[in-house]
Amino acid sequence: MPMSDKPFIEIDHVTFGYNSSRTILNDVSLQFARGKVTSVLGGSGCGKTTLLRLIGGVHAPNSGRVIFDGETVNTNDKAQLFRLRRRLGMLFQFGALFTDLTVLDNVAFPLREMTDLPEELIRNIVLMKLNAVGLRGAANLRISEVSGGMARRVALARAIALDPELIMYDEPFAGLDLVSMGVAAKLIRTLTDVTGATTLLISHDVPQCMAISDAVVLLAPGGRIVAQGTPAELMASDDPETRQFVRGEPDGPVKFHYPAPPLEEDFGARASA
Ligand SMILES: Nc1ncnc2c1ncn2[C@@H]1O[C@H](COP(=O)(O)OP(=O)(O)OP(=O)(O)O)[C@@H](O)[C@H]1O
Repeated sequence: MPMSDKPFIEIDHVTFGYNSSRTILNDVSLQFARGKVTSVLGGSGCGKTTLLRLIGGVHAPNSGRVIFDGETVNTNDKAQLFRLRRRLGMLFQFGALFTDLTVLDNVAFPLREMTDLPEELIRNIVLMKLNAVGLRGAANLRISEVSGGMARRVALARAIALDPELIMYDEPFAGLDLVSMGVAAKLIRTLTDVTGATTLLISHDVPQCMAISDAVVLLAPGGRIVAQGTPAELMASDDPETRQFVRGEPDGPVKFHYPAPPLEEDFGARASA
């Protein structure tokens, strides 16, 4: 198949646990298409962030392979990791910005760290990135002076500072109000379309992900893949587990209540009362 049809990221029969007593991902195989937005949805603790760490080469799988644009990621090969990470932009949960620095200095940070570009050029690149997220006018504000939604957009500008081919977003909508959430979602879509970057999104926010993704993967504990497909395919699914997830139905195969003893036992009421 031509190079452009090959997935940008391939997770090939990956099994991983942080320690030998518990497997987090069990024989997971996934593909992330080049230039597309793919969302990975799933409840807390099912291994979404772990998946991003494996792609970034933070941890090595116990078995299986992570393939980054045709190259198998080898966490022992520092030169390869440096090269691959240079092609990767990451937006962490809650931004992880330097609150005492200005918006401009935050976005300039990866450019100053990773390149030898002259300061004047860095400034121009930063202003272009800030323009893309609508914040050129806020360049000289400190992070402590901007709103949560603006801070998230600064983090976005920083994630795209080095023109990454792969952008990974960890919970980009967490803690945002609905309007800021919509703005962030639309931006992620636009940035993907404009830059052609492969975009990977992990989130709990089903509606936002459905609205902007080309493909969606539903993960369950153990990294079990419940369903994958286009948002329309998932919305139309008649599989009960998928329906419960994408429609946010409170009860279905995944129960609302964590298993508990009967109410009367916990509250001391007798069945005859
Ligand atoms: N560094 C670590 N060492 C040991 N266990 C970890 C580590 N990081 C995560 N875990 C465990 O691995 C499991 C999966 O965590 P992970 O963060 O990948 O889940 P997640 O799907 O991203 O969850 P959330 O949506 O809550 O962020 C969890 O049970 C977590 O406690």
